[in-house]
Amino acid sequence: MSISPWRLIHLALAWVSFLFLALASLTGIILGLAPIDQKLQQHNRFSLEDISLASTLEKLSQSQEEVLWLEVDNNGGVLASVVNAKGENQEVYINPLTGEILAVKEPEKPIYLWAKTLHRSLFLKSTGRFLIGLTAFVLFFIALSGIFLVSKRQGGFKKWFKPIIKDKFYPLWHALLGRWLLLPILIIALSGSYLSLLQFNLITPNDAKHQLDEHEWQESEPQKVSRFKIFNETMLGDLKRVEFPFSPFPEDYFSLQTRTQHFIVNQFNGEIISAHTYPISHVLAHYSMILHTGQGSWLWSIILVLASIGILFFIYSGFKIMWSRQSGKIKNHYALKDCTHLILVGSEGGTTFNFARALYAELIRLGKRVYLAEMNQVQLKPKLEHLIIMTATYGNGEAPSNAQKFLKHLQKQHTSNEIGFTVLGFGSRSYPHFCAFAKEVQSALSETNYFKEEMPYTSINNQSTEAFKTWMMDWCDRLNIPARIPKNIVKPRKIKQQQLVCTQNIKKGQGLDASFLLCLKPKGRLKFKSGDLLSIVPPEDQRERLYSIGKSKDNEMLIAVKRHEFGVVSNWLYQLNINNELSAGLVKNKNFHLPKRAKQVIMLATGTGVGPFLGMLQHPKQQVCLYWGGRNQEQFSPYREHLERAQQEGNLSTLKLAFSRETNQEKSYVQDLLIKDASFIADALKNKAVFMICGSVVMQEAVLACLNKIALTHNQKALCYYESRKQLKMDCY
Ligand SMILES: Cc1cc2nc3c(=O)[nH]c(=O)nc-3n(C[C@H](O)[C@H](O)[C@H](O)COP(=O)(O)O)c2cc1C
Repeated sequence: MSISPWRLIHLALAWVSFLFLALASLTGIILGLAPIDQKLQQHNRFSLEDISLASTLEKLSQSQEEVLWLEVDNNGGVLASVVNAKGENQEVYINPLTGEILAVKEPEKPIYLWAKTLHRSLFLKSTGRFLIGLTAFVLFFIALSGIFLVSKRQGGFKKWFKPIIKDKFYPLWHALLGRWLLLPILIIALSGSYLSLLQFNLITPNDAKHQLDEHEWQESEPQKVSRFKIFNETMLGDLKRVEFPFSPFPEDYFSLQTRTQHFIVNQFNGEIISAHTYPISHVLAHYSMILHTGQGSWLWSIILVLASIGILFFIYSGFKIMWSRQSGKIKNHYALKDCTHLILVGSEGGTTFNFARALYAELIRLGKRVYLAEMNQVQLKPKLEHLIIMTATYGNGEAPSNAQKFLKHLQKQHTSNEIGFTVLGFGSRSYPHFCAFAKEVQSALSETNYFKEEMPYTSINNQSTEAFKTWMMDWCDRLNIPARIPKNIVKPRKIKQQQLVCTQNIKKGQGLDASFLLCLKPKGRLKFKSGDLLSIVPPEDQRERLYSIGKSKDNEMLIAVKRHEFGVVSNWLYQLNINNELSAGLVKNKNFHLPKRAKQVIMLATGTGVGPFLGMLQHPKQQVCLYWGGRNQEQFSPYREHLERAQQEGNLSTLKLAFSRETNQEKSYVQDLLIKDASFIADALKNKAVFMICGSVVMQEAVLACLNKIALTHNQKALCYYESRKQLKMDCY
């Protein structure tokens, strides 16, 4: 499957380095805990900005025989090497205000030592250090390419923190966590690379040498250290380390390191013999260490630990995503030149291939010469008669990467015979440019004289298998292909099963296509809302059916179902009697819950699409109007009682019905009702009303076109304007 350059870089680098990255992250998690551990030891609870070095040294020298050095560690602990009255040398944490010893410095815990060696060199000395350094470098480019991929997914850097539209678990969380963790990971990678370059002396922090004049070594009357001007001016908050002279000879001196400078100080009178400011490489080395280890800030340590856990998750989820894309690999039975049917697929995430393979398998079963390929590989051979394009849309209404060159390549293709074509768009209505690329392909093919449309352009929302099956059977019918409905296009999800008891089954019609209303009561405690979905997978075919549910006052599920002559589940549900039980899974569908803030809601439904609205009408906080379309009064009858009651209780202000097959009545559809009420609808759009659409995709297309027309004529705004303001909610199938 062809792949965009950024994704290729991201993937290739992750492939070559994932083992080292996993090791470095695991040990990074352990090491990231060390600064938090140290912070908990409470040696560092003093306000070092207000304590001078002179006062601490004075207090310390009163309680200790000798001081060899004193330093402030990265966690703010004041550490000194002292010789006590018994002549023992110890490294101790001290109270900088009193000079009192707080604790003897413990040797580093073995787990941290082990993790540090593994993290730095994999126990392989310089070879390991080189590999780890290289891994940090590679991580930098993985993070960088990740930043480009997330920004592309979001439609630009500016939309970085815009909500991420629902996707499958791994791609969704890969992008979601990536948004938050890519920056810390970039910092980890950069600081790690810099530290490695230092280790291999590829960067040398060229510390300037002190210029020491002979005459500065003159011995003078010794003064008390606490009187030294430089020690009085240096606060512990700015101190790194002070080393005491080895001997009382004049050529020995105090070495004082602050955060920015290094001083050589005369041991008798405290005068500065030499001073120099650290070069930038030294400062970078210092900050790289702090940023890479989290020393000194437990908050940053926590971020580092989270980023390391994140890297492990990215490795796992990245491979999961790659695996699902790989499953888009194509195996053809015939050579392209011998085929009469060509299925071209545009896909980024691999799911469109599942649908294409279902069609391919059925055509092969029926003995057709069919070839399946990616859109970028378009080639029109002389025997070709039918071209089927199945494509997703990505980014901001753009082509998936394996279809980006399709239109350009198509221009170079010529054929003498006429080819029938059909375009099937896969997309999501959550994006403003629904199936935009498929539509672009449709118009490009329509404009070419040697292509002839075999079936009108169709779009599929949210990978609906039901909509795909309808399209496929329709296309096969038109071409007189006796196809069977495909099974197992996508693997059924594993959803926790709930036991439900049938409390009512309202059947008004008797026909094989009658609609009915089921009331199901969960046996245990189950939280759900009107608009959520019930997933039923019958043992016969393992294919999931989703039903939109309403929630009644008594916490029961209301499900409107249409019987299908050969429908396994619909016929089984139809014969359910009171107290019969069934098990089904609950799928949350947040995008189709009743909006809390809207003052007015316009509900538009056909047939069984009214199901979730029956629940929403139990206690709405806003004014609600319902437009319903169906064949005839009989089809409406299971819902009549509920809706009339809602009207009487004041929960439904307007109910308008359209019948398409009622005897003695003119055909009428939901969109006809909308046209009649055009100015009311236009005002509702203007007044921020939310429109909720539930029912067939055919109705959805027609209703959206109608709403767009009303919006343009009355409000001079396209429907997408209101869509981007979240005034449209849809659940169609
Ligand atoms: C990052 C991203 C951007 C998308 N952009 C659009 C879009 O602009 N228009 C649209 O209709 N669908 C969009 N979709 C939805 C996909 O086209 C849809 O889920 C499709 O079924 C994915 O098929 P695939 O897995 O074969 O790539 C987008 C999905 C993602 C993850």
